[in-house]
Amino acid sequence: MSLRQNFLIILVFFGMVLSGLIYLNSNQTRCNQQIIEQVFIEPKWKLKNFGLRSSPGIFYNQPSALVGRTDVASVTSWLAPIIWEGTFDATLIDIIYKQQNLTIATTVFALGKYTRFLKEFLESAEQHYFVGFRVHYYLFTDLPEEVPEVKMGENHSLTVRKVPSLNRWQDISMGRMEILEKLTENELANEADYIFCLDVDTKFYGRWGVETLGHLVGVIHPWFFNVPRFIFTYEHRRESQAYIPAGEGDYYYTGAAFGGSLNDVHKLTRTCREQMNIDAANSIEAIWHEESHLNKYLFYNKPSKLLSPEYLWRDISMCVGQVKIIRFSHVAKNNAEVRPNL
Ligand SMILES: CC(=O)N[C@H]1[C@@H](OP(=O)(O)OP(=O)(O)OC[C@H]2O[C@@H](n3ccc(=O)[nH]c3=O)[C@H](O)[C@@H]2O)O[C@H](CO)[C@H](O)[C@@H]1O
Ligand SMILES: [Mn+2]
Repeated sequence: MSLRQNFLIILVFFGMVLSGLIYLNSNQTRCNQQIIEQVFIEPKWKLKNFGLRSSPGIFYNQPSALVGRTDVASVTSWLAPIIWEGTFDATLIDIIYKQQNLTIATTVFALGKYTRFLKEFLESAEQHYFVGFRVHYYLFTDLPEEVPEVKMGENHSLTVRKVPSLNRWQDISMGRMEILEKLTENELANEADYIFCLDVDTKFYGRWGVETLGHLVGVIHPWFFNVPRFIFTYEHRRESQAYIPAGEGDYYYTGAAFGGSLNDVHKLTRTCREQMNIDAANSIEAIWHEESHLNKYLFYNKPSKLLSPEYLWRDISMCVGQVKIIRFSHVAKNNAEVRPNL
């Protein structure tokens, strides 16, 4: 082998070693970058997980593995609890959740003549809704001057936000999704742990407390808890994004009350808003507006907790055997008189 050949072989060898080192080094840099990214990404939503801690010296009835409600289902087929009177111990559950120092944001919209419902809604909420826990109501209205003075209980506060008036009640009802999407993404992300979004033409008559908290919470509609699913008023036109095929579906959920963690409610409201925008671009409006989109969402994203119709009844004057206590109910209203359009 000539000197020149030897030199070439040595050169090729060094070349290989050098490119190997460069490859390793670039790979290491990539790994480092990944690790750095992981370390610096901040969780966007408040995530508390204290478990369900109890305290010594609390006395309550023995929980039973055998005895419970037999006239209603208290768990879904995907193992989410369905909350009825008799399925929880209010004293125990309050003690457990007291330790978590929670804030529950609650939104309510009152535009146009619906401001007349505010007084009873807020006054009754102050008697029954998360009493003893931190609650921050966000009230959206086009008429802030008509918001009544209601004395807030300890750790309860109210923020009023002005929103533009709209001519169609359907747009007011559907428009809530976009406002909630923004609220849950921006300012509330680090302020509250859970959120509930409630209709205003309602009144509280009984306890609504921490038994309702969960990642994604749907309320079974008071007209449809005891009927086969072909009766559910889902959107059945394929052209709408809210479409659910005939013969499918779990429960029919009300649009008048839903909630969960900030993260989950943000995803829900964002999806419903996006789907409603697509429908609008295709000149179609789902049969029950955002309620149809909510039902589609909760069909494919199963709620982690369901509230029985005790948590949204039709009208206090009607009764049904399984509903042992009416906690929250729609009030009777004359739609033609209160809505801006038919
Ligand atoms: C029992 C139930 O499931 N109720 C739902 C149902 O009828 P509802 O008859 O309960 O609808 P609604 O008239 O109460 O409107 C929904 C909400 O929009 C707000 N609003 C509406 C009109 C107005 O002029 N000003 C105003 O502030 C207000 O917060 C009201 O509670 O269908 C609606 C959409 O189709 C919503 O899904 C409701 O939650
Ligand atoms: Mn309503």
